[in-house]
Amino acid sequence: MNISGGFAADVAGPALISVFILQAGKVHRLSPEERGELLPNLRAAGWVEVEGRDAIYKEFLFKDFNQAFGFMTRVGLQAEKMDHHPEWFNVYNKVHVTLSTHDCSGLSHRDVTLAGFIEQVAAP
Ligand SMILES: C[C@H](O)[C@H](O)[C@H]1CNC2=NC(N)=NC(=O)C2=N1
Repeated sequence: MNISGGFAADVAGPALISVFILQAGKVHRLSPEERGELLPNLRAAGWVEVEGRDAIYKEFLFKDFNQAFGFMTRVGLQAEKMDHHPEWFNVYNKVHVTLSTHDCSGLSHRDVTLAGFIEQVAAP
């Protein structure tokens, strides 16, 4: 062990440790590897990639406004807890949802997490 921080610093080196510290708590755009792993599940659930923007989009259709607004209420409360808000559009029984992370100008794990929650709420 040395003054620069113990086992991990000895093995990985101070430069790598700095990178971890910089990324801790900071949201990053999904890497190509992460996209390859995560996007197929979202596509299978009906989400599409927005053209000209790093975001995902899905349209939901409900029986009536009550169902649509109930969905928006549940998603909205969860989004507020996550401090991660959807861009959305509602008329009567239609809700169009766009997810993207403004803090990193693109898709992040937060969008994938919120999309997963939305799927649970929308499931019949
Ligand atoms: C200050 C506040 O934490 C940020 O503006 C939050 C709020 N909600 C957000 N929602 C979304 N979708 N992306 C963000 O980057 C984001 N950032």
